[in-house]
Amino acid sequence: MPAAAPWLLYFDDEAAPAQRLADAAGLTARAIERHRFPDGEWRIRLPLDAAGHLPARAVLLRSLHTPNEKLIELLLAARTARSLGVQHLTLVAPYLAYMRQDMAFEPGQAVSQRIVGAWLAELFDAAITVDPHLHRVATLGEALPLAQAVVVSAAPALGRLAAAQRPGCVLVGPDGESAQWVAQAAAAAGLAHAVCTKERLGDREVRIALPPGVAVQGRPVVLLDDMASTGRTLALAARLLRQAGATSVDVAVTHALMGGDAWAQLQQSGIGTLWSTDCVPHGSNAVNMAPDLAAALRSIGAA
Ligand SMILES: O=P(O)(O)OC[C@H]1O[C@H](OP(=O)(O)OP(=O)(O)O)[C@H](O)[C@@H]1O
Repeated sequence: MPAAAPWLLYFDDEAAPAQRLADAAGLTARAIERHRFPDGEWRIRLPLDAAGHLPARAVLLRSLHTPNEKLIELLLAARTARSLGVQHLTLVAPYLAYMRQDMAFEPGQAVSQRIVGAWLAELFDAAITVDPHLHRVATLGEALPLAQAVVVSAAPALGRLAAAQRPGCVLVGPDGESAQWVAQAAAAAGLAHAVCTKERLGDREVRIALPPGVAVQGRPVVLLDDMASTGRTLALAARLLRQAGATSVDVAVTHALMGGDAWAQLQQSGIGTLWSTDCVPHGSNAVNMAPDLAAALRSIGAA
């Protein structure tokens, strides 16, 4: 009997991105139902085939912005999938949470990246994510110790978007870590690029310096980064670029986390348009990552 085709499992609040990925990867999308008990706990229910099982291979889609409850959902879903016959389980987490705390900055702090990464590695056989924030860690496999830990980058697509929307723009990254994404985006789109330096002083406070001699006078600039969270990094960078003579400053990010007053911060700093990928659902979504995620699934034999 031929092996059943893999399923794409998704939680019932993510039907639209799941269908996009299923279509791109040629998978059958099946929803995991969630029920919220009065005390706040979740009950989840996995879909089953006619014989009451799941296929031997499955993909579980969950973007891990606002992660705390989702990590519990993943635990319940992954363990249950195993008990129902899944032997190979791939996590597709377009946004991978808890990667920014990659060291103990003060004695006693949890190194969340390693702890959450190790926990996910116990639940899944393979994982795919987009532009994870690893900073002091060289590879995703160090943070998420799986034989198959695949990074997809949105940078080329964001670069092409910037070139189409703001022809002749300069791509600028706000800090050292963004250099990798800015370089990829600039190469893909044939744009000039530059990278600032940044010092983080607190959750909502950063210090940024433009690169010496940056040539933005009289030119449009597109700031490019992995994420906008409070928006403070991009807002400060935008102010400095306008002071340096940029004719316009727009923003392209992989992950539009956009918490609290982030949009107001961006607007007050003179930023025109925010473009983002659909890794995190947001009104700024302009890039569909499903084709790239599907290619990554195929590259590891998960689709
Ligand atoms: O919108 P915001 O609240 O400013 O956050 C977004 C910024 O934070 C992250 O870098 P971070 O400063 O955490 O880099 P680090 O790894 O050097 O701490 C990220 O790469 C953005 O640049």
